Amino acid sequence: MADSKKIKSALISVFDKAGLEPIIRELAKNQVTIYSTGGTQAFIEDLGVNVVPVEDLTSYPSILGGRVKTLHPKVFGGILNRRDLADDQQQIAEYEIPEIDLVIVDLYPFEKTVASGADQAAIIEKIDIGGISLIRAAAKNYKDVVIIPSVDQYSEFVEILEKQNGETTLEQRKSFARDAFNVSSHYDTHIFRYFNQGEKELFKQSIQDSQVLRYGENPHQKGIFHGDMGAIFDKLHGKELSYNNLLDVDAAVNLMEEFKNDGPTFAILKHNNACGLATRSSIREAYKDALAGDPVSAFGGILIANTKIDAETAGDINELFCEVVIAPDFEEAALEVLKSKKNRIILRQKPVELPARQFRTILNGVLEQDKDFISDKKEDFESKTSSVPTASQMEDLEFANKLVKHTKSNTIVLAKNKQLLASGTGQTSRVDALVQAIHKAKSFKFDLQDAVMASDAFFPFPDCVEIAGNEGVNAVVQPGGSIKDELSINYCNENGIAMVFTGNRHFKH
Ligand SMILES: NC(=O)c1ncn([C@@H]2O[C@H](COP(=O)(O)O)[C@@H](O)[C@H]2O)c1NC=O
Repeated sequence: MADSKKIKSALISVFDKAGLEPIIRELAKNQVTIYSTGGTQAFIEDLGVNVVPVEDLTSYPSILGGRVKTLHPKVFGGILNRRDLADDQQQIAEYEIPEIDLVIVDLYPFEKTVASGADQAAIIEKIDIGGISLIRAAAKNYKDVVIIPSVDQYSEFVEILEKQNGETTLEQRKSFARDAFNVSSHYDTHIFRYFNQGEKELFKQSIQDSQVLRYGENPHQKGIFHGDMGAIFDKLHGKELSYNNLLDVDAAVNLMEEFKNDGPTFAILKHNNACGLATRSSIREAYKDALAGDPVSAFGGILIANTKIDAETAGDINELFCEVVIAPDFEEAALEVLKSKKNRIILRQKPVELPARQFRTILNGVLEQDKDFISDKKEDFESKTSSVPTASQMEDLEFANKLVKHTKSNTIVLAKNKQLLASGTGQTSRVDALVQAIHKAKSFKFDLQDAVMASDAFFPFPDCVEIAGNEGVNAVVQPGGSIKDELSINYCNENGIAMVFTGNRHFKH
């Protein structure tokens, strides 16, 4: 190949020595001169392969506890000289700088050290200086030099060495250089984030895992998920998650987080909103009553439970066509039943915390905010009417208010006996949301007498309490805060409806 180059010399300096042996063996087979740093040198010597200590090149020992070992013109001159530039060649001859054709580096594990909870001094020592400089230098000079910037490139590189007798093409060297700048930019992003601790409002994220999806929201849109699903779920069965599945899974997991300390709770979601939700004494009952909320919308839905799914519940679920089933665990027999549908996606959710910040693109930038962490408790509800909710109404108000927070605005949730009767979702007016909810509840033959109503934001006028009161709703939870709150309160007082304020608006757009 015209642009192939034979590797004649290499500098190897790796923190983690695992996986290095096959490369060393290939390089030895090709009579490559190997330069190396302390620990790596010892590892190579133990393999019985000749290695030149980098100190022989630099005529300096490793100093300052290893902070300076490869940072030397003889090393960087050997990497950065342009093989086709006469001036560079004249200078490296003058200063007796040997050429270095290959650099293999594995950086100090900065991210892992931070995650381990190590103290600041230990973390600072894990900021690699020499290694990152070697990576940048070799990647910059990819026309002449091969850079292997992490263990992730080892197997590809060994294959090239074997197949191409120790030669690499320009295209291969450029591809490794791209990987190198990915490694170095990811590394520096994490160092920045450690130093910044959110003080400077800069958007700097680096996510290494990504998954190309079948398509985006629609088949003509390309879709990619940047993240690591494996950190949150064990995927036990089923087809690839789609873009829309992922949005629903996100909505489902965040909704169920709200019920993690409650009794057995089951939710069914469609288009990011719950169409069924119930808390019962068993997960099977919870599933049945969640499904009863809207058995029509449940078709093709995303199902989530807050407790282990047993075989009987799985048998019931199996009668429904659903895309995804999520639970903290499944009985073996339940899995067997659920796996009977080839495409059904089964996710076992791991007990890990989700990130505290949310991002979304808008216009030519990114919006960032804290997650809505406020989970209103019934003990904190402020009663605003002469009639106060009964104990069971309080339970229902808390239940409905948890759901309202996870439903698209404007929304109204109607609930009774810890079961979602119906909601109005994503409406441009609150009255529309209520009318939609009433219509839906009635269409599934729910009796709204003694139901409760939750609203994600205040009522600007008393119209909602009037309409709901006429249907039999007799307890209401809302944030409050309208200049016309009194009108809604007065209506409730005149009609024996209990109303409580949370003080917290829960818009979700
Ligand atoms: N300071 C330097 O000149 C330097 N040169 C290479 N390193 C790092 O030293 C590590 C390898 O050290 P050893 O071969 O001694 O185990 C690698 O992670 C490499 O990225 C250095 N250490 C940190 O900056």
